[in-house]
Amino acid sequence: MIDNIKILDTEILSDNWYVLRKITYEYTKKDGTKLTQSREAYDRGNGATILLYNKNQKTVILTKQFRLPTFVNGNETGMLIETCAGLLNKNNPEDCIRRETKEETGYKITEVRKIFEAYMSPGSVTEILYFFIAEYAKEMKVSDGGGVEQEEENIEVLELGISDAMKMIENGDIKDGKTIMLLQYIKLNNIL
Ligand SMILES: Nc1nc2c(ncn2[C@@H]2O[C@H](COP(=O)(O)OP(=O)(O)O[C@H]3O[C@H](CO)[C@@H](O)[C@H](O)[C@@H]3O)[C@@H](O)[C@H]2O)c(=O)[nH]1
Ligand SMILES: [Mg+2]
Repeated sequence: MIDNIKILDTEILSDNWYVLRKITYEYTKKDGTKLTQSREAYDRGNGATILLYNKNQKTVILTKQFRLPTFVNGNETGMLIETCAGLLNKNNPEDCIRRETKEETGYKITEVRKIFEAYMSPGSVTEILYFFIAEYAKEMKVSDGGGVEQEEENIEVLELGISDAMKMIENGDIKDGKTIMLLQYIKLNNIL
């Protein structure tokens, strides 16, 4: 039972697509003194992401799409190379990632392995992200992928050699946190 944090007030600053709250809380320090703080927290739910890999070919499947927040912060084209990912929308992480993999990459995978979970931006975003890996093969390709039409996702599917993908981290062509974490996991554990 956590008794050193007491929520005093929650104010909704924005409730448009996702929710931005300003939360005021009382924090009791180890020496017993109390501190009142306010922090904003952006709640867009939780998510899951996956790196698809093929051992024989030594390749991985990545996606490329326009990410507006990067465009307004120095990413000239706004295009970002990422592992397939999606929001849970009340699904459990495993079901979510199977569904997203089919929608975004066109691969119908069966076995997935959860490797870890991580808060990706803990100072401001509530989200926890569940990380998976899975093997893929040509026979599992059932559609073009590209994302859901109604959501206008326009996702390009990339198949890259693992050594090329690793070089792209070094030269800045891959600049997405979850993608770097998954590629490094695959290398560190000698999976590819
Ligand atoms: N209209 C509108 N649509 C939005 C808005 N924000 C997001 N969307 C749409 O909501 C859909 C969400 O698609 P998902 O595939 O479920 O999520 P994601 O954006 O890929 O998010 C994944 O990657 C993120 C970045 O790493 C992760 O943060 C997240 O957890 C998840 O794994 C996309 O079509 C996106 O354009 C918005 O403010 N307005
Ligand atoms: Mg997505």
